[in-house]
Amino acid sequence: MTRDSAASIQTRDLNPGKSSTAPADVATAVLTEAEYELFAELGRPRRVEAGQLLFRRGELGTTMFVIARGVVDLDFGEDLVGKRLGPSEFFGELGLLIGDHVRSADAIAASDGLLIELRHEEFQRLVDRDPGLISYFLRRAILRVVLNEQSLIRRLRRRNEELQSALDSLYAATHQLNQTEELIRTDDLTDLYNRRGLTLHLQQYRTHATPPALGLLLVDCDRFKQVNDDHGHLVGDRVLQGVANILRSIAGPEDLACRLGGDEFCLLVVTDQQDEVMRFAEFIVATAQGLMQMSHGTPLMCPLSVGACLVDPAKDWTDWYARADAALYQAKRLGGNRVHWHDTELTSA
Ligand SMILES: Nc1nc2c(ncn2[C@@H]2O[C@H](COP(=O)(O)OP(=O)(O)OP(=O)(O)O)[C@@H](O)[C@H]2O)c(=O)[nH]1
Repeated sequence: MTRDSAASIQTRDLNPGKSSTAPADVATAVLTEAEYELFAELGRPRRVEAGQLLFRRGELGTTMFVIARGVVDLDFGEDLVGKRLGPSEFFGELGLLIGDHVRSADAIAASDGLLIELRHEEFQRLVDRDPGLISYFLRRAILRVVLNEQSLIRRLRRRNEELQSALDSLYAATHQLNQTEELIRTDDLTDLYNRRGLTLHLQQYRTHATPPALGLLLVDCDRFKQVNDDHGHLVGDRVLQGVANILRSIAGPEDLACRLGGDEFCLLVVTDQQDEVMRFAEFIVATAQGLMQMSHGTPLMCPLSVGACLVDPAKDWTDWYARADAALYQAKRLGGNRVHWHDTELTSA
């Protein structure tokens, strides 16, 4: 044994209030007098300096330490609560009992001090020297490991519950956000896309490497003001909802039906065929006519005018709208209740 002999480690800082015969508290790492004396006698003294690393989490350990003087910090990592141990307390006991045990914490000297180091190979000597004492120490050490495990499991379970509830809040917030986004791009009265929805749809359209060819139908109610004036706003609202239903019923999954505002609607259809666009347009006008014939007294519908065209994917909405609006203007000028095709070639538009 070195200068730090058994005699010098007997001069440890005693734990106040601890009787030499009292059994140790299983929940703490404080040794009884008898245990301390046995470990001091068979272990090797080791001086440590403040800040010195004794072992790292994850390393294999084969030693147990008892603190004779000073303090040692155990850091279990992440957000687990660390421990500060003082005189007569032990740590790293599984290294002594099992040998090659993976350390669950970093152990760092928090002050200059003196430790007693006991290696796995010395375990048998300890047992031979005082089997009763070591058996009691073993029971305590195992109980302490179990208590630590249980407290860890409780903490992890609590953490898990917190994470689960954070996840639930996140799902709820995402759901709310989706609903809000839906509301922002939807027209209240008709549930069709509104202008904001159209803008978002066009932004999405522009992200395609090769945007598909589109037909545009601009749909406007004829003399709609008269419906409001003669039958009131609620009836007018029902008529606008009727127009929306016609557009919704013919729009495919890639198409977009939108209320631009007031009594003006549009339908964007994915096609490069004039015939197909015209079929959509004529169906809209004819369906409105059919609904008007079914109205008795209170109108279900009013006549509709449609301006139709194919659009140039390379140009913007303003250009597309101008073409369809010019056609719509002609439809209105000819008395409404009809479709007019924008007959200028796309290339010369
Ligand atoms: N009921 C109802 N009326 C609306 C709504 N939004 C706009 N309007 C009315 O729609 C009418 C549109 O009038 P105009 O733009 O003159 O259209 P119009 O009467 O159809 O005339 P033409 O298009 O030339 O045939 C206005 O009287 C608006 O007050 C709405 O949400 N509900």
